[in-house]
Amino acid sequence: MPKKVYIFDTTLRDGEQSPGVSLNVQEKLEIARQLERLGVDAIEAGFPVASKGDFEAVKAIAQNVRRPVIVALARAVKQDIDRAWEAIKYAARPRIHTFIATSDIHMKYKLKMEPEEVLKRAVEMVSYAKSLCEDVEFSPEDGTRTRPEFLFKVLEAVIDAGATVINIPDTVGYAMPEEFGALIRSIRENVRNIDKVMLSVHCHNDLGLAVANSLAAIRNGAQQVECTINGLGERAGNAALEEIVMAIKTRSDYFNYYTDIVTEQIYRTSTMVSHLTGVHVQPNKAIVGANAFAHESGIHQHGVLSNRQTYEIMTPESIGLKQSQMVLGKHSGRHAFEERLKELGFTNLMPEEINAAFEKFKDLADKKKYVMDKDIEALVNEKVLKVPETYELEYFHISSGNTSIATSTVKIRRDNEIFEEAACGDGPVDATFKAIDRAIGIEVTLKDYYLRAVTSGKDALGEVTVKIGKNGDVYIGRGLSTDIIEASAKAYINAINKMVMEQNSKNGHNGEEKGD
Ligand SMILES: CC(=O)SCCNC(=O)CCNC(=O)[C@H](O)C(C)(C)COP(=O)(O)OP(=O)(O)OC[C@H]1O[C@@H](n2cnc3c(N)ncnc32)[C@H](O)[C@@H]1OP(=O)(O)O
Ligand SMILES: CC(C)C(=O)C(=O)O
Ligand SMILES: [Mg+2]
Repeated sequence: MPKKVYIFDTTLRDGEQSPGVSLNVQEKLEIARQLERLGVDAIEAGFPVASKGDFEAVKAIAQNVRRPVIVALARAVKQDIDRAWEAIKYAARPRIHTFIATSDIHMKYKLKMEPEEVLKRAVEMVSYAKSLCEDVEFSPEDGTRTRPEFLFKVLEAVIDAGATVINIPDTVGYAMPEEFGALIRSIRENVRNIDKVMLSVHCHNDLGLAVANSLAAIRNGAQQVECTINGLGERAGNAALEEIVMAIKTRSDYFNYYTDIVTEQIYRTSTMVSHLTGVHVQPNKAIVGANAFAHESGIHQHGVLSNRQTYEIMTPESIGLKQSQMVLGKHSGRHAFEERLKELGFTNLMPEEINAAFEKFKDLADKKKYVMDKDIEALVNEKVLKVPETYELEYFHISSGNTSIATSTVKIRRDNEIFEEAACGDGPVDATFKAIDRAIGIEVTLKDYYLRAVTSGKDALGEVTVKIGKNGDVYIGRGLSTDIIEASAKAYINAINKMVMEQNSKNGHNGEEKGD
């Protein structure tokens, strides 16, 4: 039978110890309500002696969030414990969590106490907390750097004094997974009455091992893990709740454990915590990062389109995301591109049209980080509504500035002929249009010019629409590029090509403008 792992969330206590994070009462209450929806077993709501605000937040959570155990932290100091109890006594299931450091370095330099004094204080304060609250958790701070014999002695004594939960912190993220697993096993084997209490772990991520250490501990007898949303916490943070939970769920074949977490609430909780704390989630963060369910490369996209399990070991729906994302970029392939065309409603394109659009897409993706749906629509529409390219822009160069006259040089191809001209103008667009007029040997009137960004961002595609007039007729041209001068030149030449096409069909010949 799979065994339950209890999830103790300390986002509102250790998570709030992240530099720069400070949550007010309302924000803490909002997160606590979401943690309840997420299904955590315990919420460490704060450190009531730390400030009046934290006291009020813990009290409000104790009064309003009824299902999980509500925990308040206290040093092994009577005043801290009184304050903690004062805040959580309203809870349906209150717990006092008291701690004191047991490693030689912490006892000597920080507490300035002898080990025997620390032992005595731990016992006294657990007894005192027990006199107020039935459920008392004790943590030997810096447990992983504590001499094992002393650790066992302290743990036995606090269990005798009434502790109900023994939590082993890897306070400075020093442990290695096998080593930490062995420590938990040795506690199970050497501490009298350890089986009468819940054994918990609390891992920090200084070496990036908080989740690995927590999982190793579970496999060696830990029943509760302390963790935070998005891995928030002191320094490099704590073990990330979402990673532990999804590892246990995804690899149930390996762990044979389960949690009561409603995993579909993970994403919502992560975004709420990120929003309220102001700590952004890195895009490549496991489970909740923006890229965790996004595929950009063609080989992966092809695999996922055929069967999601080729590249997805868990479903986006399982963490509350609607669907995985196919990001179209320079590594994407034809399968994903064609699929996106279908989604965008381009269901009846000819193979040549798809090919042409795919080539354009690859060119664009070389210039642009993300190719948006609107970019694709614009590319396809440009191709589908294509006119014969009598004249093609080969090259352009502009020189422009706020203190100099804009000049533009263009090179234009018509079949095997190349026409190159330069012109000055009132700004780079005007100079470029004049240079094109000269190169093609045509005179048209620019009637309208319109520029818009097709997509957002600094590297957005610019779409230029121009109207040119000749002999009372008007021709509209469009051009697209991440460079607005290039988009302008393309739009202008596109309009000229339409004019040439119409004149040719009127005259019934293959008319040539240049040199006519
Ligand atoms: C590993 C962890 O995450 S532990 C939790 C860390 N979180 C925090 O510290 C956040 C909240 N802390 C605070 O608001 C303050 O530090 C307070 C209110 C707890 C104490 O503030 P101050 O009285 O100004 O003391 P200060 O923080 O400067 O120093 C800590 C004192 O507590 C003592 N102390 C530290 N841990 C413990 C402990 N577990 N049990 C008993 N005493 C302790 C230190 O030896 C030091 O004592 P001293 O003042 O006699 O030298
Ligand atoms: C208070 C304790 C459990 C702690 O946060 C730590 O040791 O990291
Ligand atoms: Mg901690």
